[in-house]
Amino acid sequence: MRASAVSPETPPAPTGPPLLGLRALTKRFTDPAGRERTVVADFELEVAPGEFCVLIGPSGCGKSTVLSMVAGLEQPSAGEVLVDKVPLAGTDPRTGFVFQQDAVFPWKTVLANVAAGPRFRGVGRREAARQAGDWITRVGLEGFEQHYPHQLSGGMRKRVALAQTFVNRPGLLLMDEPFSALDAQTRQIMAGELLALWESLGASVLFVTHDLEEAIALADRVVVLTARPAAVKREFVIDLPRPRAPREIRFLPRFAQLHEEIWTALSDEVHTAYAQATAAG
Ligand SMILES: Nc1ncnc2c1ncn2[C@@H]1O[C@H](COP(=O)(O)OP(=O)(O)OP(=O)(O)O)[C@@H](O)[C@H]1O
Repeated sequence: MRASAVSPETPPAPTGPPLLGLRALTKRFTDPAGRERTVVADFELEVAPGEFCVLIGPSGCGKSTVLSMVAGLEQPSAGEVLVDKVPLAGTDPRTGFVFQQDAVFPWKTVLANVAAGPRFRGVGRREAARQAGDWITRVGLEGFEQHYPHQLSGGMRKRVALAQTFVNRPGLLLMDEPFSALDAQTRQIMAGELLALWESLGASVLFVTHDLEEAIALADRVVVLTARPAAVKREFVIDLPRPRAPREIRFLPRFAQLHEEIWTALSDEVHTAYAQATAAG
């Protein structure tokens, strides 16, 4: 029989959600006055395969900068990002993103928007449309395939963004305040829908927010960051049962307890960040 084309040295194709490691991750920027400012300092974090990890920190502390480095969109000044123990170089095809701003193409229909990822990866038109149709149904947008983004509500556009990301079956999902532009009720509904999708698909998640209730409702672990420069201050394991309904879980006594514990750690940093902003202004 013919020997396999894969040599023993060839690493096996990655399967399942990856282990994410951030090692002494540091980012410095030069401000308009030419001064160098450290925005992220010696950031250390490990996200287990399939874990839902939420970063919370005060406004302007450097959360988005951490996520941009994990996405491979921003180069670290020092330290490294490891995906399954391999240093990240550029963007990783296993990574999916959902950001605050809608990333939908306004000139494409819902179907074409969701099919864009598979098409880009070389999937044939018919198969891409089938996969897209499947995810459009899963996010509750059946019947809206031929609509354009401007014909949808903010929550519906967010569902398109989720379908657009999940259709690529990302092993690592990076989310930067994805629901912050939505009203409070839609936000809770979307959080529940995100959890259901994640629970059915499995992915390692790094989710950034400054909303503590959202953080606790979603996470396996909440990581509190310091005011700028961002570093890990404390971590809290969220031992609430799954599957979770974010709208209902808030009424559990354990939720209130966790909220108080985490807020105690977070509030000092919020005050420091406020003082920084006032001094800068
Ligand atoms: N490309 C850049 N050049 C210079 N400074 C930058 C750049 N990107 C971010 N910064 C600065 O880094 C700091 C952290 O920004 P970042 O967006 O990471 O914070 P954040 O915690 O995500 O904020 P928010 O919660 O308000 O979204 C800010 O002071 C910002 O002005």
